[in-house]
Amino acid sequence: MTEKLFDVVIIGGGPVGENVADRVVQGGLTAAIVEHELVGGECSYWACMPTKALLRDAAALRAARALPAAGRTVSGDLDPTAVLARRDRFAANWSDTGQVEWLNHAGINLVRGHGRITGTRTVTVTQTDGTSTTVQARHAVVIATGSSAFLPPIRGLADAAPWTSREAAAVQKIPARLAIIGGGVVGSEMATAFSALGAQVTLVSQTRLLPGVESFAGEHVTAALRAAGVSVHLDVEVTEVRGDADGVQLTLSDGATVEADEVLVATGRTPNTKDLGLDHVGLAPGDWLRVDDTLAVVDAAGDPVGDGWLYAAGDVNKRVLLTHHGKYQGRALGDAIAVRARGEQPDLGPWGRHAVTADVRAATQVIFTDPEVAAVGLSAEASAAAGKNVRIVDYDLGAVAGAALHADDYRGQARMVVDADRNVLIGFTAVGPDVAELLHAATIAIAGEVPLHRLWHAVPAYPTISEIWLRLLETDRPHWAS
Ligand SMILES: Cc1cc2nc3c(=O)[nH]c(=O)nc-3n(C[C@H](O)[C@H](O)[C@H](O)COP(=O)(O)OP(=O)(O)OC[C@H]3O[C@@H](n4cnc5c(N)ncnc54)[C@H](O)[C@@H]3O)c2cc1C
Ligand SMILES: NC(=O)c1ccc[n+]([C@@H]2O[C@H](COP(=O)([O-])OP(=O)(O)OC[C@H]3O[C@@H](n4cnc5c(N)ncnc54)[C@H](O)[C@@H]3O)[C@@H](O)[C@H]2O)c1
Repeated sequence: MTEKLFDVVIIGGGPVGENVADRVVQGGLTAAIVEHELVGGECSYWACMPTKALLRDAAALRAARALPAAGRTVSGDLDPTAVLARRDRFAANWSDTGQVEWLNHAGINLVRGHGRITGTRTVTVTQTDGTSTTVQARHAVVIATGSSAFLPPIRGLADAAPWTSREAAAVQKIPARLAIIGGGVVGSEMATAFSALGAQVTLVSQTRLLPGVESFAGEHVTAALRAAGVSVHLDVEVTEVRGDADGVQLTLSDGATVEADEVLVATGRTPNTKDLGLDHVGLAPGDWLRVDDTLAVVDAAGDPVGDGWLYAAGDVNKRVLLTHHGKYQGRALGDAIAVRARGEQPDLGPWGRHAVTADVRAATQVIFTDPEVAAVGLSAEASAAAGKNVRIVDYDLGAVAGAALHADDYRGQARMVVDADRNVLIGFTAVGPDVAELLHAATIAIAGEVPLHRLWHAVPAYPTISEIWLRLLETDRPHWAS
């Protein structure tokens, strides 16, 4: 068995592991990434990039069709072959050559194989030929192994060869009929994409659509999916799935049945911790990893494992299951590990240089459905659950001149959630065509804790959709203008 020694060992070479490694190397340490599949992880090959490539052509087509003259110049349907070919490029044809070159360039070592913790600061990596390498860390081991699709225990489902998000993202032939179980982010985005690519889509959700964001956002997306011909069943469970050579049949709790060629399961994620050697550090295999504010892995009592040498970042710690937040954790953690290795203390106070405050106070997400949803910070529901004293300010996006100009019959809504005690923004959600780029203004206002009376001086250009800020602030002005 070969033995290797590095300052930091990272298990998992997804976007988060790459960022941790990059920052510790920039901090003057040596780092090794252990990866058993493709360097770049889920996001690059089966999640963010390929799914957004599946959605993008349809979004451009809708934008053109929302204008009378431009709409007349586009005719016919999307060519799925061309869409899939562009998707292939964005998935780098499922080759990690480019990402491995980046690791080399960044001075990061790669150890291919499956990593398991086998002792204090020790990871054993097993290669496909059965040989193994022991990789020892001087300072820290970081778990960045991500998550996989969760398959709910629905009768018959596992035997019906269901698709997960991986099969949907890497699809080679658009099925004539697609059934989707789950009305969260994956279910809603894939219903948008496959419907636009010509499939007859049926979506079954046990809740309202997009339960993680403001309810008005899910209502706009539900209406648009139905208008596009998607059959949307809300507040209904799938009780049984049967598969045979002709396709699949779903039985629903309201007695209805759904026939399809393929069934996509989009019911959340499960952590990649089953075969990670967690028993060597007294943790249960298969569980999400609990971390403290420094991203150190903690046990059931909340105490760091060992003397605090084990960290977890990205999906696997369940803080925010999004690439950009995992990468943010990776940057903060990588810098903190380098600072500690120099014998200094990291800056971990709220909004400190090594803290991940935005995970809790300013988590951002764009959902690339038709229409788009952009959200940051707390929703009205979440702020009520947290016992905050808030004001909820709503405005019809379609009534903003820039939006009306952007597309005929523009429909959308925006909401700001204001901390009524401090008169600062703590949440923002918008739904409507092309709202994604509105989000960063809200994110800056929340992270900067900009008082509303000062935000009022950020004058949005006329006639842009950003004038929603003028409208929201003017609506709320009686509460803070003296
Ligand atoms: C369909 C879909 C679409 C998405 N779209 C978006 C989006 O648009 N924007 C967004 O921000 N987020 C999106 N996400 C979420 C995003 O994909 C994840 O948040 C992100 O991939 C998490 O990164 P990670 O590095 O923590 O984990 P991963 O990307 O899962 O990477 C973990 C890596 O660890 C490796 N690994 C696991 N166990 C071991 C082991 N024992 N030994 C060695 N290697 C191991 C895996 O092979 C993998 O390469 C989407 C998710 C899905 C499912
Ligand atoms: N644009 C983006 O940022 C983007 C896109 C896709 C995925 N993601 C991330 O990937 C992760 C996974 O997405 P997801 O959509 O799988 O999870 P999710 O948590 O967004 O939604 C899962 C849905 O499945 C439902 N569900 C759970 N068990 C069920 C059952 N037995 N039967 C029917 N429905 C059931 C839940 O009620 C929920 O609505 C999310 O955290 C998401 O943020 C992000």
